[in-house]
Amino acid sequence: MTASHNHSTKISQQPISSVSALKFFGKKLLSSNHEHKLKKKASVPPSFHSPSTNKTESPSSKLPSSLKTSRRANSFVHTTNNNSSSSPISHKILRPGSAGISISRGNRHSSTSRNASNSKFSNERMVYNPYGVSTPSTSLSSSSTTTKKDPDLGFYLHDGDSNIRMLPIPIVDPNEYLPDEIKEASVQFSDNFVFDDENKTIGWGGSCEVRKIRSKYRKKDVFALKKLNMIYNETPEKFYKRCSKEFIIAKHLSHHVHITNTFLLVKVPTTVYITRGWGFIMELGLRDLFAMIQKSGWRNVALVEKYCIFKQVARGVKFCHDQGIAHRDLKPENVLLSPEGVCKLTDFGISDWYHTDPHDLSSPIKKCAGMIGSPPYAPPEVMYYDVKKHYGTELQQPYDPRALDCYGLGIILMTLVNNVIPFLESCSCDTGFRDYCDAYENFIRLHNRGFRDRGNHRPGPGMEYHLARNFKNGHASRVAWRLADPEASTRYTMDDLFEDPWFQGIETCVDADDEFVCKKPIIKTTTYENLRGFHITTDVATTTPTSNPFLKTRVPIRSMVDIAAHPSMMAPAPEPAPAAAQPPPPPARSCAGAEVLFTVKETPPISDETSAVPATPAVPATPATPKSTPAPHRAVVHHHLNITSSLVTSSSAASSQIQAST
Ligand SMILES: Nc1ncnc2c1ncn2[C@@H]1O[C@H](COP(=O)(O)OP(=O)(O)OP(=O)(O)O)[C@@H](O)[C@H]1O
Repeated sequence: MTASHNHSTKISQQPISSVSALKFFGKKLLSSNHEHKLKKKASVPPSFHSPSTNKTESPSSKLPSSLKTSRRANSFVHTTNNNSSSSPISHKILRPGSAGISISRGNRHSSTSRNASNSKFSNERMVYNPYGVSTPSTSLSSSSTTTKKDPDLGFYLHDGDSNIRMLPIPIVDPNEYLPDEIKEASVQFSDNFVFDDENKTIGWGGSCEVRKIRSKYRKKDVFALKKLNMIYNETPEKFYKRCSKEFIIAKHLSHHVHITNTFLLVKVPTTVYITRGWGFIMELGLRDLFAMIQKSGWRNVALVEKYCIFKQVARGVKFCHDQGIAHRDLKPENVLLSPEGVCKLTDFGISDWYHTDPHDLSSPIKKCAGMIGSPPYAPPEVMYYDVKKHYGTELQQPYDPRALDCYGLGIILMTLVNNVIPFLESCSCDTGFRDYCDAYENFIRLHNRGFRDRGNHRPGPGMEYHLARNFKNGHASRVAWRLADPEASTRYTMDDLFEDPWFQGIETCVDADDEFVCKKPIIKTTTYENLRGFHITTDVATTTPTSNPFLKTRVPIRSMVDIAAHPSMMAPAPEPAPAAAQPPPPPARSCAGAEVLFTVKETPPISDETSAVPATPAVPATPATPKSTPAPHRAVVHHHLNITSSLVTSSSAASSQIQAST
């Protein structure tokens, strides 16, 4: 993608292929200011994350009343300072940045204020560089050691054509970075999974590549491997912390029908197709919402169906917030559709706990500072941190990350209905955004003075407003505009949204209280290294009566004599009861509940040619794993996946773009 794509255009007058900045701008932002404080501290449990700029609720920043600029600036370098100045907000005419820089999908970075006090990386910059060029500041860090003086070996290890930086060996055991309760029995990808024969990339981001994989023991069980890559200037240590934090959050949320399930964090070996590193084993999504919107047939999708999708996404966001987590990068690319058409949030790469004490949901809200998210979906209070926009620092006020999510939801709703993003970025240099702000104020002044009042459910803007007319319903436009209120302090909260009568009335084809049942991967084998470097492969099921051997029974390291004598580790097993006398296994539980990573009882019999490990004894055949979305007696049936046309067949692999409305 080039910067030349990066212009706003009239929606209906431009061919989709020529425009679209939705994908282009739908990137995570990169923080790369010298003042930037990297605030990730990923490998520790939530309680160790320091509070961010722990301000109490402060008035959110006002939009400048004079929003006069020329063309927008196409910049993606953003300050992430923790400026918490309390100086009065000035209304100033802003100068657009100058340099147009194209970025790839993954130019990402979060910048939060949570590490203000304790990050040892506080002065480091984290910049994505698709070419993997090293910088002098890079430090050697293999495994969990960091030696600042030496060059990082990773900079000399590239992945052929793709120039992806490789982690130095040995790859660190993920369990070193995971809290006890989610430590894993098996951390080697190849112990239990194989790549799909097609070996195609089904999606990618700035720091990952997603591939279809299969269970080694039951080939029809497909999953996604999100292979994580180091980003530019990132030390291995930072990589491990960043990825383990994303995993911990994703895993914590993986028990809701509208969240993409993340099962395991594994070590991935180098193969012909992929470089070594870490990866997530995830529920496989069919495609993302962005790919759906790109299809020409999307325009013909009924509004009720679009609203259904919106409500599902909103439920996913509500669930995250209820768990004390803000997603912070909501956009259609981060909503996956399951094979049944259920919308599921994904990509928690810049998500964060938003309470000062993550374990105490009644503790104060932890505000953020800095540029995070993706420009079309990031609210003005976040865009103030974009260094290229040259906003006054007095505008850069700590903001509530939940309001960021609400704004993103509003823009997603507008995008679903209008088939395009409403504007490229919510800053004064974007004419589309300025028009929207003017329209917002006009509507309040002329039509609904109480529009921003809590509990006011009078209809929102109608046909005369460009970004409202396609809703064909003043109540729907109310919800979209209230969520995407440029003013953070009056913006709809998630509570407001769920109390809104129009929102409540949206019929969905998935019930919020649907039992969430997911097909978990079969984990049978674990290979680990003992202190002397031996690789010992063993059968997880025979050694782990519980879900996680680290919790109760550690897998014993066996002597070679013992292995020779009892290769299958079955010898000491207690005398089995007669099969007929055994009670049937308990029904498979969903992923909800107490973090049961591996339910041995769910392990089906090894069925076929792919078996590499002896079957677990005394495990009766289980019924076929239920589909992830039960859909019997549904009052409403939608066919979200049956969207005609095929401008794009794969999700983020697509390079075409959707234009922005102006
Ligand atoms: N479990 C999955 N199943 C199918 N496709 C997936 C899955 N996870 C991710 N993808 C695809 O890969 C894309 C990139 O994934 P993701 O957003 O998690 O990576 P990322 O590096 O965080 O991306 P970015 O930072 O650029 O937003 C998604 O937009 C989606 O299209």
